Amino acid sequence: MEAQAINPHFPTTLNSKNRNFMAKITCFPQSPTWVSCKSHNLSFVPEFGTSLKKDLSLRSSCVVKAKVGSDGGEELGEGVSRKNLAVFVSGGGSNFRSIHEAILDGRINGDIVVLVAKCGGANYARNKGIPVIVFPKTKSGSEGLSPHDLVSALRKFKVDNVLLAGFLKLIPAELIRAYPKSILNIHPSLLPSFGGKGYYGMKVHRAVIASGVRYSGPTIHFVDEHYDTGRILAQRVVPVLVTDTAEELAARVLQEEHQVYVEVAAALCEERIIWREDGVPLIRSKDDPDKFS
Ligand SMILES: Nc1nc2c(c(=O)[nH]1)N[C@@H](CN(C=O)c1ccc(C(=O)N[C@@H](CCC(=O)O)C(=O)O)cc1)CN2
Ligand SMILES: NCC(=O)N[C@@H]1O[C@H](COP(=O)([O-])[O-])[C@@H](O)[C@H]1O
Repeated sequence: MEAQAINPHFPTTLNSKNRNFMAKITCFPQSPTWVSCKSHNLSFVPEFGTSLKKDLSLRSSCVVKAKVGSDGGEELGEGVSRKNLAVFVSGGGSNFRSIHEAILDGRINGDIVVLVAKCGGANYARNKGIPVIVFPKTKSGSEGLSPHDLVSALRKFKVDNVLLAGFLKLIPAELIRAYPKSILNIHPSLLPSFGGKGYYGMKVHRAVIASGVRYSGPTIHFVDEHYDTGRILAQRVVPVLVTDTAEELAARVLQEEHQVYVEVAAALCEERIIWREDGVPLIRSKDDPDKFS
């Protein structure tokens, strides 16, 4: 049975941001069905919004998600705005590039509005027209922003979330206060093991191999004032082979990093991250709103 549309609200104009619209309908079928709308060249996937309260009761109404036109517009939840992201890098920036590529092909509902780099490099960003700012100040002091100026700059770019991707300096408390529960970092080991000051890059993988552990993998966590002690949001596991060099392990972990950071960035930009009552952050499944990981 097709869902019945009630008081659908179609925006009269679709601007570059508002490539989606929401129409509240009362879905009769208990399982989502496809609803099409030829007049607006739309295809619907009615979903039941769920509350996260104990009883996980379904709201009486459901929200129709629609992809408008053929420009690959994102499917958004009710009232989810497109997110402005700042990415912080120090090194090669492969995680930055994989996130940007996922944005370009429509898998992340956000935009990288500024790249923050430890040094001026960042040629990829410049080639893609992404503004680059240097933080922290360089030793000579000739380049780079102070923490206060960095926060001001991120506000000017209307940044919603910060993603650290191989950034090797301590994020100042000033920035953490300005962006509570909004800064993520990716670390190349299964935290809390092999994390903290001194644990970065190949040093991490060398320590992992020397320890004899049989598994490693990336961790994505929220950033607090200390290195690698923030709330863990996501992890992926890879085997540590007895013959592994640090470089071979690093390459295996990095491959997983590129996938998991894109998945987490997508969840972040679709507002599918929720906080359990004990303070543990969870990611709500895109396909089943009653499933979390
Ligand atoms: N406030 C926070 N800042 C940062 C965090 C964090 O969790 N909280 N994560 C790091 C990234 N990181 C691990 O994931 C990390 C990076 C660097 C170091 C480290 O020991 N750095 C050296 C300096 C290295 C250099 O300048 O080349 C040091 O501080 O002595 C540890 C962990 C990003 N920032
Ligand atoms: N403790 C921080 C740390 O070691 N981060 C690690 O630096 C590499 C950066 O790669 P990339 O610049 O190619 O994304 C990644 O492996 C990341 O996990």
